[in-house]
Amino acid sequence: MKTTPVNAPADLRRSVIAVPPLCRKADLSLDREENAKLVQHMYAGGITTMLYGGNANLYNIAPSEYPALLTMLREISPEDVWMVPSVGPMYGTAMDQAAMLKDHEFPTAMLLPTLFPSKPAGVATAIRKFVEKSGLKAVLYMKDEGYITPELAQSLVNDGLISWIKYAVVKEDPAEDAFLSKLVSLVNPELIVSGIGEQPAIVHLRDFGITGFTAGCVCVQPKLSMDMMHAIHAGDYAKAEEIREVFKPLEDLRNKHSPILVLHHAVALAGIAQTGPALPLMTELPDELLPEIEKAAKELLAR
Ligand SMILES: N[C@@H](CC=O)C(=O)O
Repeated sequence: MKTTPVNAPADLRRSVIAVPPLCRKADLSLDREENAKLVQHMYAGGITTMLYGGNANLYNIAPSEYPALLTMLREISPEDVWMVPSVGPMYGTAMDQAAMLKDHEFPTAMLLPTLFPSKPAGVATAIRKFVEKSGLKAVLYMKDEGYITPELAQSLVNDGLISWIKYAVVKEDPAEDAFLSKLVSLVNPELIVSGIGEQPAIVHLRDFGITGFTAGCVCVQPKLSMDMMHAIHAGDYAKAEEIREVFKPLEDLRNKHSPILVLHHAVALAGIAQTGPALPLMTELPDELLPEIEKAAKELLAR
């Protein structure tokens, strides 16, 4: 596992940042074997950065289970893979996890976002205290405009507390995004990645000059997502656009039913790894939705 400090933008450009689900056994304990299978599937497709966050449902992980998660990620990681765990979203959870991260060698960790109960200035304070306690720079996850302001993000970056920013504010038209325009005017775009999967990635990277992208569907079809990233970086937007279309059917189902849960089922139904039951407060999707997810996942995997 990569243990060296984050070197942006090179580290953010070398791989699509995969955001995988987390496999659990029937008793909800961590399934090391199935998680290792999923990691190997992504790695075989060229992925070398894996961010365990929302799709892994780390919002709901017990702090008592967190050290076992960190150990497992370390142990199942290929030598050259960069594993990024998440903390929070609540302040107290993040502070307890900050102490646990000190026993490991992860170069950075992401604070999961929540709008309730939080205020932008409080989020900035939480990041400062997390960095102070863990000794790690943080990944700032900007998922909603109300979570933290571009000005506060700038102050955190200027104070050397942020390794990179995951920008994931959903807009009907990603090209019309005054909030992102403001952010890139205040913060070096080399530190910012698009955080909403393949669909807005071309626009975010081409029109706003940001650096890389995170994705969930990449866990099913890593090679094509990597091809898309390389096409964008090479300025071959026609090729990138063609590939983006291939991801759309599964992404549309995610948007329709639940991004986290459709991906959770898709990885299992495509036969990549058994993701097992969903950890509460999530729950599995109804059986009647599974055939269309299976079809879309298998078709994407077969591309
Ligand atoms: N939310 C996006 C990227 C991950 O954060 C996805 O799941 O595709």
